[in-house]
Amino acid sequence: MPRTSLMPDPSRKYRPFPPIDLPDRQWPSRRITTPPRWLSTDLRDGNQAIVDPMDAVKKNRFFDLLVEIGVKEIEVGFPSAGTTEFDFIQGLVRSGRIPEDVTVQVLTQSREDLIRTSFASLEGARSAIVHLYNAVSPAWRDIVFGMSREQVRQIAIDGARIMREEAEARSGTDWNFQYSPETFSTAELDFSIEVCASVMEVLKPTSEKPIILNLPATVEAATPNIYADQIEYFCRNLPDRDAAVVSLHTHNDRGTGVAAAELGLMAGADRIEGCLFGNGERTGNCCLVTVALNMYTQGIDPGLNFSDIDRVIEIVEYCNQLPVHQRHPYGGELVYTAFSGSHQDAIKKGFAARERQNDDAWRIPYLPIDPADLGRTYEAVIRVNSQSGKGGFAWVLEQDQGLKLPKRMQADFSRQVQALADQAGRELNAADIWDVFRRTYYVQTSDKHFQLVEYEESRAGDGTRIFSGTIAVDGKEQSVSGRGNGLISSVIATLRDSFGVAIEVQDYSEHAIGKGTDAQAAAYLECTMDGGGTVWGCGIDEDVATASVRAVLSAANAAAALSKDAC
Ligand SMILES: CC(=O)SCCNC(=O)CCNC(=O)[C@H](O)C(C)(C)COP(=O)(O)OP(=O)(O)OC[C@H]1O[C@@H](n2cnc3c(N)ncnc32)[C@H](O)[C@@H]1OP(=O)(O)O
Ligand SMILES: CC(C)C(=O)C(=O)O
Repeated sequence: MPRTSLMPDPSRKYRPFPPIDLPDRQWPSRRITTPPRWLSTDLRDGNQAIVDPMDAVKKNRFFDLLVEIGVKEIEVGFPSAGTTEFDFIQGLVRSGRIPEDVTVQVLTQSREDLIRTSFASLEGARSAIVHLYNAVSPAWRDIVFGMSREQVRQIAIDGARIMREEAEARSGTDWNFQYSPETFSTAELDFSIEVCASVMEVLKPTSEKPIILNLPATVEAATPNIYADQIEYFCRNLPDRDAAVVSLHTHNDRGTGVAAAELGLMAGADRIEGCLFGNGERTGNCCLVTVALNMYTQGIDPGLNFSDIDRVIEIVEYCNQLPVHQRHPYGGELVYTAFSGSHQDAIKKGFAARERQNDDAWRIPYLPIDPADLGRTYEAVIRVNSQSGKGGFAWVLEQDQGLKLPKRMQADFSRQVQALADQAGRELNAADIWDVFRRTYYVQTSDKHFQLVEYEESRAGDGTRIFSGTIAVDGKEQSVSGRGNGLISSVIATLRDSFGVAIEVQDYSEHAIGKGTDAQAAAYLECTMDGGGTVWGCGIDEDVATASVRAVLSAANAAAALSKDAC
C-alpha cells in the first residue's frame, strides 16, 4: 500500500547536510563582475539524459548553435560509449567546422581502454580537452567501487598517467587536461583536494598551461551557500592554485543549481559547466542561459548571445526532443506575460513612464529584462482573462487598434470585458476585446440605433455653429439640424431637438491613431444623461471633426439603449 502521509519523523531516514567550518568565508560579500569561461555539456551530460540520444544530425545542429551563441568550450561526447559517439567526434574533428577559437572536450572514466579510445577519437584536432573523472565521496567509494580512500585516489593517479602518456604520444594536438572528482560536493573536502593535488603532480600543470579542476555537485544535496563554502575552501587550500582553472558543474536536484553556480563563482571559481535551459541528468544541470542572462541584468556582458532566444529554443527542443518549460527563466513562452490585473496595470504604467524617461535604464515593473533584448515583441506582455483588470484590457486595445482610452472610460469598458471573460472562462484575444468595444460603444457597427449618414458644418452670423445632415434611425434616414457654440454642441442640440436625447458633455479627448497619410483620429466623450447616469462615446474617422461627431452619436446610442432598458 502507498503511504497516506509523509513520514512523521523524516530524520530517521534523511540527515541534514553538515555545515562547512569556514568562519572567515569571503564569498558572501563578493560580486560577480566578469563572465566565467563557459562550457556547454549539452552534447554529453545533456545527451546522456534524454530518452533517445541525439544522432549526428542533431549533434551537429546543436554544436553549430553553441558556436553561434559564442560558447568557446564544448563537451562533445563520451567517445568510449560506443561507435555513434566515437564516429560523431571523429567526424566533427575532421569536418573542419570547429572554429579556431573553440575547443572541444570529451569525457572519460578513469579506465585505461576508455582513456585511450577518448584520445583516439580526437585524432587530428588542433586543440582539445580530455576530461577524466572518478567519484570520490564515501557512498560511491563504499557502494560503487568497494574501495578505500587510497584506492580511489589511485584510480585518479592511474588515469592521469595514461592521459599524460597519450598526450605525449600524440603531439599534433594542443592537449588540455581536466579532472573531476565526481561527487565532490558530498565528499570530504580535504580528500578531494588531496586527490586533485595527486592528479596535478602527475600532469604538472603550470599557470601558463593550467589543469581544469571541475568540482561537481553530482547530486545536489545542500543549500547553495554550502557549495560556495566548499568552493572557497577548495580554492584557498589547493596547493598551486595558480596552475588550476576551477570549474563548477552543478546539478539541480534541489532546484538551486543556478544559485549554487553563481555563489560558486563568488567563491572563486573561473568556469561554469552546464546546459542550455538546464537539460541534464535527473532534474538537469545548471542552466547556462539563466546564469548568463542573470549577469546581463546586472549590467555585465556574459559573452553569450541570446538575442534571438526563440530560435535557440526551437533548435534545443528539436535536438533534445524535450520542451522548454513555459515558465523557464528568460526563455519560457509565458515569462513576459501578465494575466493579472495589478501586474498589467504596473507594466502599462511602466511602458508609459519609459516614454517620458530620458535615459535607457530598464525600470518596467514585473519585467526583470527587456523582452526585446531577447528578440521578443511586447505583444504577449499582457494577455487577458478573468484575472485581468482595466489596464490590461486597455493595453490590448491600444496594441491592437491604437486606441488610448481615457482613464474613466477604461473602467467602464473593463466591466464589459470582465463580464465576457467570466462568461467565456478562457483567455480573451485581441479580436474578442475589439468586438466588445465595438458593441459597447457602437463603433463601426451597422446595426445601431443612430447612424451618421452625412453631415456638414456651417457658421451662423452670430458665430455659432450649425450642424445639418442625415441620420438614420433604426435604418430610416432623417434630415436634421441643430445649433451650438461648437460642432459637438450643435450635434447634441440636434439630437435633443430631433430625437429627445438629452446628454451633456463632461469630458472630451482625442488623439491620432498612426502617422502620416494613413493616420486616423479617435475621439472620446464622457456624457451625463438628463435623468442621471453616465454614458461614453467613441468615434473613429480619418477626419478629426467627423470623429467627434461620431463620438456624440456613439454616446447617444448608449443613452438610447439605457433608456430602452429602463422602460
Ligand atoms: C556523473 C556523470 O554523468 S559521469 C558520465 C556518465 N556517462 C556515461 O556513463 C555515458 C557513457 N557510458 C557508457 O557508455 C558506459 O558506461 C561505458 C561504455 C563507458 C562503460 O560501460 P561498462 O564497461 O559496461 O561499465 P559501466 O559503465 O557499467 O561501469 C561499471 C564499472 O566501471 C567502474 N567505474 C565507474 N566509473 C568509473 C570511473 N570514473 N573511473 C573508473 N572506473 C569507473 C565501476 O566501478 C564499475 O566497475 P566494476 O565493473 O568493477 O564494478
Ligand atoms: C563527470 C561529472 C563532471 C559529472 O557529470 C557530474 O558529476 O555530474
